[in-house]
Amino acid sequence: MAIHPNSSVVNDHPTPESRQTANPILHKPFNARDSATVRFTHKINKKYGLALKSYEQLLNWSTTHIDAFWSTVWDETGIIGDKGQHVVDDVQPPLNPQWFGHAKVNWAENMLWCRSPEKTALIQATEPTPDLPNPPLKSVSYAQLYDLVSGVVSALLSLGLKPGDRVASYSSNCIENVAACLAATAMGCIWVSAAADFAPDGVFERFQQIRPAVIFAVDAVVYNARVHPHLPKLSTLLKDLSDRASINPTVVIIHTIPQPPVGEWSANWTSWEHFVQEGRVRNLGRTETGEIQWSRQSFDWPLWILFSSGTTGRPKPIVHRAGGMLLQSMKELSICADITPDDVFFYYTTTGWMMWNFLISGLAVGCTLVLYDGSPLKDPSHLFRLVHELGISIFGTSAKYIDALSKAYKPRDHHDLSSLRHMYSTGSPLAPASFDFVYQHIHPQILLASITGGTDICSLFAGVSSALPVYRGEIQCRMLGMAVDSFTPEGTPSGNDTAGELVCLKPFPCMPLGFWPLPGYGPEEAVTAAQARFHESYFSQFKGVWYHGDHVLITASQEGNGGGMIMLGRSDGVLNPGGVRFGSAELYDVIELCFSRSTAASKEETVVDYVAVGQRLEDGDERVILFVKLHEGQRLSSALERRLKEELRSRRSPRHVPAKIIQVQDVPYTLNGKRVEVPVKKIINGAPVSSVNSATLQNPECLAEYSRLGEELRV
Ligand SMILES: CC(=O)CC(=O)O
Repeated sequence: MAIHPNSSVVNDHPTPESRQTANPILHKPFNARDSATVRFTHKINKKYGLALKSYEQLLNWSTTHIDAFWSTVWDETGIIGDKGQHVVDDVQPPLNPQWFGHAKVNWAENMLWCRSPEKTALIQATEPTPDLPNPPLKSVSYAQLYDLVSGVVSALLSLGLKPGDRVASYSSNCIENVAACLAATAMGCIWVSAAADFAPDGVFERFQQIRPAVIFAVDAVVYNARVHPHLPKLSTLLKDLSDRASINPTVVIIHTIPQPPVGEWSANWTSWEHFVQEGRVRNLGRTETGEIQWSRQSFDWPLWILFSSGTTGRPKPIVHRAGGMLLQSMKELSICADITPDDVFFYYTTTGWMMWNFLISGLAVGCTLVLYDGSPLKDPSHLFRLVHELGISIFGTSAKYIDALSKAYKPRDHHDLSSLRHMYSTGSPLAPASFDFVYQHIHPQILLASITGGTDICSLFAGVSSALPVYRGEIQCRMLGMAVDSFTPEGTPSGNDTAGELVCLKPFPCMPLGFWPLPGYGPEEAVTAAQARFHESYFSQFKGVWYHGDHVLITASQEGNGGGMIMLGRSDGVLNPGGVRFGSAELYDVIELCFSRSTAASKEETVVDYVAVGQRLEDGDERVILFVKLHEGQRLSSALERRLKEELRSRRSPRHVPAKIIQVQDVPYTLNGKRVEVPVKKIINGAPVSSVNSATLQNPECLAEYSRLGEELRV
């Protein structure tokens, strides 16, 4: 299999002149002058007596006048709440300033401003199965969603929940899950979600850290045309939470299939219907006029916790602020992407990926959202039938999906896709050939935006603008208000058309509050450790700027876009196959549990040491290679390889199964005993052994073997 050029070769990227041929324009805005961005620019010009003319000028102004910019975003997008006078103090990262220090706001209130019984808020679609070849669509209007949320708020209040308590979900992408999130956040609780396809061990690692008071879970999920019971996984999780962490949450079960499996139901669980009904009867959390009693809190109030797994330790519990999420999504969706209440917005995502949060923030625009549970590709025509049937205008997905689709199906030959306006892709870099496929075989005129940001900011650093053209293979622009640049390893700007590290030079309102536990939510040592880990993750690489861990190239400005962006992969040891990001630690834990010297069944089944890295592929995706060291004289048998894969699949997920498992003589370590992944990754992707600083390693001689294996893997 051919390999994507490694990052040292990427410096040979086309010059701005040659890029005119290499990266032609594939889409131009129909009426840029009427775009939300241009209307916003006029407002800024008028308010501040400026004459900004291009996106580039607006971007520069927005990142040098962050207080004026974000204050105007609040006003122009009609945020509901009290804004107050303060916006942000003039400090640099790593100081994480307070934003809108006098504001009072509630995220869910802003999601449910539309109360219309005529306007559809959510449509839930499911993958067909042989038993249900035409699964019925479920939908709720904004009025019905409001009513549902109000019932859940009352039920949660009757359990005694209060602001700051955690409410978790281990669910599929359904209407009830959105309502539960809105209800929890309406009353100031903190939302935490794990996708139903996560194995219980992984969910335990997450929920153990945040100690939820309530868990919403589905009874089954549909994937690959099959119904998979979910209650056994839930039972394992609950047992672990109770036995190992003394956590005994209230459990609410959402029925997703007509006949729930018998025999697994615990008497302690409540059904969703009963829970909501009880809530309605109690009628708590309503004002005298029948309004939901929104818990308006500070702008920096914790909204939800997202997990990102790194190379070491447990998954990082990233806490996002309510006001920051709100303001950022309003800017992204209403101003930059120009999504309006007339749009029908779909994103293919599980509930454990930040794109779910991105999608449901679309409620604040008042448009219709489409939720989907199932495989997107088992029947590749299914999602495009939905596009036609539901009039989907904004279609979000991953680069991996577009690549796989291009090998299987040509949607335009079979469907009327005239409703489509935008298509978004994320998770991994969108290969130039995928741009061609979308324009040739999906729609010739849509805005195709490759977007990037991630769990750490639960939003975008670079992505979409309806006012700008799309260049083949490039992200359109850096997002307004985000002072994104690329740095050399020495911490200086790398300049245009040269690869570097993605950094953000100025504070932004969706910068996370920190890692859990926040001060006041846990013992002092745990809070201090979380703060140190947060600092280490984002601010230790370069002084005074946010380091994101993505290797990127910012192109020279064209047509006033201020420079597009090309993603070159992760800079650290985080694995990202098919756009699903996880830490190598998630693989290592399973190896330790089942194959270590103390846990393996026999010497033949023992993995003495290991290291997992991502290898870049030609299409911009990456595959995971797991290197294992065995006892002297042992050979990696197919039986051991199969067992490793089985354990990783069942204890983690199918996505955690490495593409290759290869035996090595040794695994490199730093002088202070840390297993090193980044040098192995570099070498596997083609960098010479001499590019690694061998003085920092205990056993640099072992790298030669990785170099040889890398050559073989790249053939
Ligand atoms: C927007 C993103 O960057 C999504 C992701 O890849 O996690």
